[in-house]
Amino acid sequence: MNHDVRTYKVNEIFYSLQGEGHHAGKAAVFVRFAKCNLHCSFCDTNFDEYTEMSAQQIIENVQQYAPCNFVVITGGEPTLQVTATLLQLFHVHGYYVSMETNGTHPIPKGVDWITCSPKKAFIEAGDVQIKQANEIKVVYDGIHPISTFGIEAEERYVQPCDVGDESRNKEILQKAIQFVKTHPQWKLSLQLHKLIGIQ
Ligand SMILES: C[S@@+](CC[C@H](N)C(=O)[O-])C[C@H]1O[C@@H](n2cnc3c(N)ncnc32)[C@H](O)[C@@H]1O
Ligand SMILES: Nc1nc2[nH]cc(C(=O)O)c2c(=O)[nH]1
Ligand code: SF4
Ligand SMILES: [Mg+2]
Repeated sequence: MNHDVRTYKVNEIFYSLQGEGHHAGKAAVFVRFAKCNLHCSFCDTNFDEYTEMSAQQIIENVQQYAPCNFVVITGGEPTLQVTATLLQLFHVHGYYVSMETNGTHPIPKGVDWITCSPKKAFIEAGDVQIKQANEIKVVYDGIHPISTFGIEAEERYVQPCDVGDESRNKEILQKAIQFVKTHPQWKLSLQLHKLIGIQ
């Protein structure tokens, strides 16, 4: 029995395919935590609503999607809430845990794959907390220069920003393709889930 008595503000738990970055195309159970410390103008996620859930309730909800053992912890900003205790519970039940984070807070012990998507506004304030990730995924608006913000990562992705306008998105995509062609150590990350119409 799990002895983590705290509750977590969970926005949604859903079963889909990872649409972005290194694990794109992989079946994944997403656990989206509410709240965020940033307010990116382009954010494509409404993370305000939530249900208070215990660690045990989270794991039982995730287990309904067995045999998938790949969990993507996201948000909002998950590092505001996720604890090593919760991550340990995932591991005890055989899960591989990937985390999507904006890099502004330390990553709790136990994340198997860290995807850091740094945000210019916050980094400029010099508040970035993490120095290393497995992959860095920079959202590109076609205007601001693309940078790793000093974060070390095995893999670098540029992800075209979805600005909600088809023709602008097409322009941004072309610029992202051009960037990858001139910076071949970067790869292109598309939001596959939006292209194929899944959550
Ligand atoms: C909703 S965020 C949640 C996790 C964390 N707060 C972060 O920003 O990495 C998940 C991913 O979606 C990306 N994202 C958010 N809005 C986007 C948009 N309009 N177009 C492309 N990527 C977007 C983020 O950069 C991040 O990589
Ligand atoms: N399919 C799918 N893949 C994703 N990869 C990162 C997501 C996120 O919102 O963190 C996400 C998402 O919202 N849906
Ligand atoms: S940090 Fe992530 S969740 Fe927060 S507003 Fe920016 S993109 Fe959205
Ligand atoms: Mg998303």
